[in-house]
Amino acid sequence: MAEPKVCEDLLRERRKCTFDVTELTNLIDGGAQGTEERHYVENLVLNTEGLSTKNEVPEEYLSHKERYEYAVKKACILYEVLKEYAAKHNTMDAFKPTNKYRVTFGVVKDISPFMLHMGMFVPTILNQSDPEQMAEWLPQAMSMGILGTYAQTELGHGTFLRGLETTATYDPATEEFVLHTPTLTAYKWWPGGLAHTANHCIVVAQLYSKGVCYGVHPFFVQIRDTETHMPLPGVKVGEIGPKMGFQTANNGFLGFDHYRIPRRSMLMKNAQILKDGTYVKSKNDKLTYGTMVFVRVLIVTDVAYELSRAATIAVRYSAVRHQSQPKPGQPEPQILDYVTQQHKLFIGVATSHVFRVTGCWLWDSYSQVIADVGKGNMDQLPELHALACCLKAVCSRDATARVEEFRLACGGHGFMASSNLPIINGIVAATITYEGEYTVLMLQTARFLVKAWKQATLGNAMTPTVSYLVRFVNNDRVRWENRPEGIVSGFLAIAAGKTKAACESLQEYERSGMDYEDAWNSASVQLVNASEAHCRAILCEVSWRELSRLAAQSSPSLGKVLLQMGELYLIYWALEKRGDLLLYSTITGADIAKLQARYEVLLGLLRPNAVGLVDAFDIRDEILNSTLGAYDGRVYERLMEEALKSPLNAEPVNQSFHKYLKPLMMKAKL
Ligand SMILES: CCCCCCCCCCCCCCCCCCCCCCCC(=O)SCCNC(=O)CCNC(=O)[C@H](O)C(C)(C)COP(=O)(O)OP(=O)(O)OC[C@H]1O[C@@H](n2cnc3c(N)ncnc32)[C@H](O)[C@@H]1OP(=O)(O)O
Ligand SMILES: Cc1cc2nc3c(=O)[nH]c(=O)nc-3n(C[C@H](O)[C@H](O)[C@H](O)COP(=O)(O)OP(=O)(O)OC[C@H]3O[C@@H](n4cnc5c(N)ncnc54)[C@H](O)[C@@H]3O)c2cc1C
Repeated sequence: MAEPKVCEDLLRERRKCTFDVTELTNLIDGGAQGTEERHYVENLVLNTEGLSTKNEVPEEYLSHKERYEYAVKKACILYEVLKEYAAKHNTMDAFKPTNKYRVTFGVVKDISPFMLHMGMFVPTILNQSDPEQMAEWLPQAMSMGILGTYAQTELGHGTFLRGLETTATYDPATEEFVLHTPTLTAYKWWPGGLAHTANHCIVVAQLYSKGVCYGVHPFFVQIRDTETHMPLPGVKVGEIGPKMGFQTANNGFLGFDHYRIPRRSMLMKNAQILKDGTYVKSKNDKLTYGTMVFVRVLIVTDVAYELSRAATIAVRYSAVRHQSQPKPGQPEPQILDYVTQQHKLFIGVATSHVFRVTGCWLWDSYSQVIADVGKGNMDQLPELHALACCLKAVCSRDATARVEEFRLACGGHGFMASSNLPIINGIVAATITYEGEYTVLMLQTARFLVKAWKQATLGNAMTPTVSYLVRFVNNDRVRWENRPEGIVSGFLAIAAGKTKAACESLQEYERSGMDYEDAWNSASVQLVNASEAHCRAILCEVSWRELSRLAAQSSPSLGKVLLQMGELYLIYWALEKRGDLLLYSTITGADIAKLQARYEVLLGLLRPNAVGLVDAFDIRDEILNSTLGAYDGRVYERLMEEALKSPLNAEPVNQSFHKYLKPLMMKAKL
């Protein structure tokens, strides 16, 4: 059968595009070879028997239990296919922030029950086990001979890791640890895949030896029999129930009743317990938190990808949707022609690029620091932690706001499950909370900023990402320049100004008699604001530098568009933060009016390329899963086709009519 035709609106939009869409796709994939590899993986996966979702009932109509079973079945077939491909590649390469493995969304719309296995169980083994442990566990984990997750959060404690209650008490007589859940609040709660998928997990517990508590440490723990999958004696495990999203992630709870595991189950790359119970300290106790830093780094490119999916849906829909009649007698225009609609959409497209390039820069910094840590040099760990915290926090929160804006831009149809925007919304919203909650992570960055400010005022040497503070110690109003570099300087001045203000408040509260912790709490709104400003300055500075670099390497037509997106991001935020700029730079009302005018010009310049820009994300229909965003733009046909799949439409009259509605109506007639 011939493929249905692409709708006229999208054909016209594609003809308007001023740059080579494939060139941008290649740039996003890190080169033409990256695109080729991704296409290869996508074809491999989506052409595999049992993986295509084409003729299946949409997941949303399945019961909670069926949906989980469906996701497990698909994840298993998918793994087999990806294994063959990944076997040819270096293990860590599989974890690089590329779009190759996002093909999973073409198989299960929501989160895979294996996400934590690949996302945290394997990385923790890789980063925290000693060579002998790695040789034993890694091959089993990579081949799915064992199925794992990362069990850290408890019912009563998620953020405050030092407050975790699960205990691992060393017994030198048997050379075992005794894992125990002393209270209801000590139950592990949340880990993905823990409920009915995993048979092993990394358990983070308070280590006790010779009556001394040495704080939280990771342990490799078997929780289910590998043959029968029954929970092992002493283990209580189950599912936590339906959530706002993440329906197929299989989040679980876990408790231990004096459950014994061998001494060598403690991951011993950093700290160790010797046979007699002697504790050998890690070079840095925060290395235990290493997997979280790794995931926080990945989340930045992850949310950039989710934004690109939501953008593709909303922009294509806006090109197809016609509404209202601003000029009497004229046809209804595409909603994409409304400047307010462009304002909703284009910042989201630009933000996806900003987060992707900043995320890649962060990944490179992470790789560098971790290589140094491997050589025993921990000097850059605090800066990496501060950077990963604020970027994870701000990018996840901004991305969620942008996805919601994309949903609103699709009007009523954006509320349909078949648009896929609700599932994307759930996936992105979760990132604000998991792997460190927004405010908590912002306050971690604030700790670093407060120390950095002190160093700056003392005239001491500064680490790279905070060296800008020095420029503002004695002069906090920067001279305004109406160009991208000037905007970046403005954001650096805001960050320095807010850091200074927060530090002064902190000191003021202390001077008023408060102890440091209470003073910190009192100043914490300002401290979070300072972190946000610092992060925004980094996003502006790094993305403008990276997009300019990429523009210089691209064809002139694409280079121009990359710079337009970089500039749009800068101006959007300059306008959002105009009050701060008035405080911390010499910007005037007239400058702000010029910025507003330039913003409107940029929207106009990007308008002809809107569809080309989202086509360049190159997200196949099977991965997009959206009635509103498909490549051919057959929005109304797809909405009707999907509506007809509702089980309620299988019969003209539902039994509830006879059971309830008719009796109700009959009563009214009496
Ligand atoms: C072969 C086949 C293969 C085929 C397939 C291939 C496919 C491959 C696909 C691969 C895809 C990979 C995809 C990956 C995607 C991953 C998705 C994963 C999804 C995850 C889901 C969610 C998981 C979770 O949520 S896990 C739980 C997370 N929990 C948290 O984040 C808790 C947050 N709390 C904390 O981090 C801490 O408690 C904290 C930091 C708030 C406070 O800690 P603490 O109280 O101990 O410290 P403080 O006293 O406040 O500070 C002390 C001091 O330490 C510094 N510090 C703190 N943390 C760190 C750190 N991490 N690193 C360095 N330093 C740290 C802190 O700054 C302080 O320093 P000072 O100098 O004293 O100021
Ligand atoms: C979808 C999803 C998947 C997850 N997967 C996993 C997993 O696989 N493994 C795992 O171990 N965990 C997992 N988690 C748990 C997750 O990591 C925690 O929920 C997260 O770290 C937040 O901790 P919390 O729930 O204790 O929040 P809380 O810390 O209780 O936060 C509640 C509120 O208190 C505020 N607050 C807390 N402490 C402070 C402070 N010091 N200063 C100021 N404000 C504060 C927060 O800002 C927030 O507003 C998952 C969570 C979700 C939602």
